[in-house]
Amino acid sequence: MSDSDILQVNHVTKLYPNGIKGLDDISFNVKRGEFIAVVGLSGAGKSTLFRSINRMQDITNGEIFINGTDISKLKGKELRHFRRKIGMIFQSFNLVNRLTVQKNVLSGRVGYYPTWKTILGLYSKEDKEKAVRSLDHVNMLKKLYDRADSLSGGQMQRVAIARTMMQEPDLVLADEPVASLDPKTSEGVMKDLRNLNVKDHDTVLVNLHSIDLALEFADRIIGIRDGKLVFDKAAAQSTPDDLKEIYEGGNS
Ligand SMILES: Nc1ncnc2c1ncn2[C@@H]1O[C@H](COP(=O)(O)OP(=O)(O)OP(=O)(O)O)[C@@H](O)[C@H]1O
Repeated sequence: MSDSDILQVNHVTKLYPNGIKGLDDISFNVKRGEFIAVVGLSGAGKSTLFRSINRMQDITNGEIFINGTDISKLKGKELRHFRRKIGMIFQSFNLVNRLTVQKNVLSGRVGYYPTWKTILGLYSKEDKEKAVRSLDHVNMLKKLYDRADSLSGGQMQRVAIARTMMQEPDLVLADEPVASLDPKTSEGVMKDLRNLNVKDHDTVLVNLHSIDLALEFADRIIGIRDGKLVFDKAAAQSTPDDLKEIYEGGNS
């Protein structure tokens, strides 16, 4: 692992209790600041990969290092500290509907406060200012005091991106962030995600169904089929034809 690597996935296998291999001896490294699209058919193992990287589930074999730390060894407080540095963005946005945009964005800081303070909404002035800046970044400042459930899908995802910025994450995992959005809105959300990477220098891994979006926005494309890594190339050197190998059977 070189100093510039933030993530190292080393011969990782995930065997589910029903005998299905969600991941099958998968290895790759990610450099700090990279924007990587992970693509593959439904059931290929993309979500399993993300759940393994953020320790939502344990792997069966192999190792995952983040910033040089073997994450399988983390427990209790160390695990909580690790999690607050992993930004998660979901297809379903995961905002709290009845709360304002401001409160949703501030909740990105919960890992940095004792629980009682977050329940009472006692966030620092610095964090409130940071929330304003984060919302400004994604062009959502005008909605600061609106309820989350009054927003469109694209606006909700922008707020989720602003919430992730609040975490000052080492690594952002975006799991199908545009799957429920129309093509035009998807482009806008992908631009905001890319900005997170360019302006904040965050490392971003994004699961995508759309090859076009992967080619347009990612630095590098990783393809998974049947839990195995079948493609790993710079986007600039990949063509739609190349990417067929991710979707068509092979002998592997
Ligand atoms: N909790 C589980 N128990 C058993 N099998 C599972 C579990 N989660 C996923 N799998 C299986 O592991 C394989 C990989 O699933 P995964 O959800 O990681 O794929 P995916 O590429 O994210 O698919 P999608 O694009 O549909 O979300 C699939 O065969 C799936 O059925």
